[in-house]
Amino acid sequence: MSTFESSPKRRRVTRSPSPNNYYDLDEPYEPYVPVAQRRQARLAKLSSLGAATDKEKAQREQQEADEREDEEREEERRKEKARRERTLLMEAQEVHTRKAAEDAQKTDVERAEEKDAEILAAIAARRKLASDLELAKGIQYTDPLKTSWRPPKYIRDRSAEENRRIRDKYHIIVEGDDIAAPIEHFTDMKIPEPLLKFLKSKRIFMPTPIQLQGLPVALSGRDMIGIAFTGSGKTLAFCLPLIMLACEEDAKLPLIKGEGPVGVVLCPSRELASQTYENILQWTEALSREGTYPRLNTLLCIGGISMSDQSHVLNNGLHIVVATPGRLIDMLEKKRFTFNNCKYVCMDEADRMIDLGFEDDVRTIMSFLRRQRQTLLFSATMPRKIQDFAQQSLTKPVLVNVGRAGAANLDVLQVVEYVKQEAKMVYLLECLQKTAPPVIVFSDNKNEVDDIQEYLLLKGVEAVAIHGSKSAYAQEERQYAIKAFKSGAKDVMVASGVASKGLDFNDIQHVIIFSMPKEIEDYVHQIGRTGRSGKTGIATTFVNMNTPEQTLLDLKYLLMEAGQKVPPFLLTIDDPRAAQGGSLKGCPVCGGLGHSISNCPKLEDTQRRQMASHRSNVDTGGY
Ligand SMILES: Nc1ncnc2c1ncn2[C@@H]1O[C@H](COP(=O)(O)OP(=O)(O)OP(=O)(O)O)[C@@H](O)[C@H]1O
Repeated sequence: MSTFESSPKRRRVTRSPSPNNYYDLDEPYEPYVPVAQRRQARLAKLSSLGAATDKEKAQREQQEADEREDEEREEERRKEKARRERTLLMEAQEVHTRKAAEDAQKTDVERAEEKDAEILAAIAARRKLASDLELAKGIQYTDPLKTSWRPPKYIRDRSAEENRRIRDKYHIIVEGDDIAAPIEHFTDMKIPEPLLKFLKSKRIFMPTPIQLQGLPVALSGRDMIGIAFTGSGKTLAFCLPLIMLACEEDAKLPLIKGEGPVGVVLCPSRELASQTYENILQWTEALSREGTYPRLNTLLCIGGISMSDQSHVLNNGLHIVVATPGRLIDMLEKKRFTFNNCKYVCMDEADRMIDLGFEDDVRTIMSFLRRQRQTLLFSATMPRKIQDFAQQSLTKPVLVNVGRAGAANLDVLQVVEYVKQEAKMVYLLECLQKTAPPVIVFSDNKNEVDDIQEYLLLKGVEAVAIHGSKSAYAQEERQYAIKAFKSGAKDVMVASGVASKGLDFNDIQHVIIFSMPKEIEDYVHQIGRTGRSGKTGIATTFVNMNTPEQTLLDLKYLLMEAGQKVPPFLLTIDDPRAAQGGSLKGCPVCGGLGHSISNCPKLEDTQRRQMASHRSNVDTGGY
């Protein structure tokens, strides 16, 4: 039997204790309470219960009232939100309708200008060129570097008006504050005597316009953007100040192994770097020849050559480095030398360096710099957009501009001929008869370069070819071709534009542009291989149905600007912007005069390259 069965019986006993059962000792004792007392207690309990119920009721009512109020407030909020949303929607609709109405009223020109402004704004948002450390720490140099160089007193005493007259005489345009006075004679520039003698031996007697203004600016330590036409002596304008700076540093405290360089010259191609290196070697050798000035060490740092061949340079103090970006980064990463004391950074063909292709490399190179430096950017072509971008990255820069940036050299006679595609090769032979050698033939297509050379060789013409192929074999071939052509052993050099930019060959008589480059800047550089250092030359360009109309328009305006004969078929090409009554100012991206920024072939090219590099980065997991 379970205990559950017995318990009710026991509880019953407890609840109604019977007088007969009070002997049950299991039950707790419960004292007797008289009935009157019990009634009173019940009454008291009942009255207290009543009071509690009233309180609860009041509380409940209060709670209900609160809830009602909350609901009302929430409802009000919902209504207000709906009202606001309706207003915003209406406003947006109104704006949209207004804009559509305005757009409908806008002319094509206004719409095109707006589009151009949007593209320019996007370009202007580029991060400035500075080292990562400087960008991260927000370091900004406000004052130019100080140098000990001073012009003679009579030049320092010249009035601003006199300086302006000299600049006008040489068509020099300057922008910036406290610009050094132009100096018309090398002897007044405090150039070391052995260098002056050497310049004379090279028949360099008087500074060219870019030199007479650029050299004083650079020697006084200022950041600079130097723009002057092809063949106008820019190389000397940026190399001489570096040589003089290195010389001064070494005289103060000679550099020993592991120290230096004092400065670097960056070039966009190996050939151009080699040429600049050769120039610097000649000048530094001339400088130390008489024993009065120190021997300066220069390193050529380009792809495709063995660096161990120059170990003797690295085993001494290093003064100057001439480099292409890729190999330079490689050497800096391997710590073969550092930029801890680099004070002078110059970029030749600077628009190419900080624009297409090299921008990231230049940023990487900048990140190795540890101190304030003097930065110089030089080119024959420097579209406004690149000038603006460059200005932001320099410290109180001075702009020295001889002629319009991107204008053709006036010493080149430009002839443009309509030649059908299939007739080009035969006509080329005819064209070669126009002048005596040496002649350069340009084509932007690598295969075409080879085809032309082969054809010329078949016809008995002594021709060599260079193009931008990166293999070591191609590099050797290029060096051989350049040497053979420079020495006069070969009469004709067939070249792709990339491989020949900035190259200074002696007395080129004639440049033949077999296929017109899409970008007018390339054309300006290509025809600029002739008509150098004051001599005259001819450039013949073949165009036909395959030449884009916009390129032809750029060409037409360039010929007009240079006062050259414009062939009738070019004259018939109308500028769509003129028909719409739009502005005819040059494209700020490439400097072309025949199109606006939204039709710029260079911009298209940049975007295509960026997309391709993005794709290849993604494909190779390069991010
Ligand atoms: N003051 C001068 N007088 C005469 N010739 C000079 C002078 N300065 C430089 N030259 C010569 O002019 C030629 C062209 O110079 P350089 O190669 O520096 O031109 P550039 O302006 O850099 O041309 P590009 O834009 O095509 O690179 C060189 O052979 C150089 O020796």
